[in-house]
Amino acid sequence: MDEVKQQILALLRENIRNIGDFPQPGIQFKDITPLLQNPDTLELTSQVLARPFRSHNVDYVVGLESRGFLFGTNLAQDLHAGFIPIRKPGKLPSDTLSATYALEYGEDTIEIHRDAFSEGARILIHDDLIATGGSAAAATELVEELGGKVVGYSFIIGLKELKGTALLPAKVPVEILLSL
Ligand SMILES: O=P(O)(O)OC[C@H]1O[C@H](OP(=O)(O)OP(=O)(O)O)[C@H](O)[C@@H]1O
Ligand SMILES: Nc1ncnc2[nH]cnc12
Repeated sequence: MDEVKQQILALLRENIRNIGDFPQPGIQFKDITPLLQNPDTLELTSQVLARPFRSHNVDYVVGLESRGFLFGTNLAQDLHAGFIPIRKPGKLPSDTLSATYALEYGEDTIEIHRDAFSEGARILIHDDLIATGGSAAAATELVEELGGKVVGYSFIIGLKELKGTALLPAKVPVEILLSL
């Protein structure tokens, strides 16, 4: 890795804090609010996220509610792609497709608009963090069921111990800025 990238990653790492026992005992919560608060890391993060996907002809960035929205639209703008939200149940106003999956803490359902993109669209799935990989795998299911092609995954943080990338298709590139 080049020196500039190492310095950027060190800066990002310094602006992510660990909160113990949130939202429940035993969970070490990775809080990215300082990353958003600092104008330098706010600007840098989306640039560094976009870099590996500049030549992937991404049509849409699909961002997962809610923290996947924070950098997702900047990332889409940087790649000159559209942005599509995947939301928690009952939030999207038009006809939706749903998937239910297990979380590091609890269970969740996510939804996407059925008319969000046309068949064959090239999709980059983005979230702030990959833990068990359940959310990203469920997002993949939704995109593929609607005829989209997942061309990459983009996360700011990956929780190494949980090996979430094992749930993602082996041949699709996964970019994780910081493995914690
Ligand atoms: O890899 P996984 O085990 O699926 O976990 C990762 C997901 O969990 C968190 O979201 P959360 O459901 O806490 O919602 P939030 O973004 O609205 O806080 C995080 O932002 C990811 O979306
Ligand atoms: N440990 C963690 N910190 C922040 N977000 C999470 N989502 C799932 N696990 C998480």
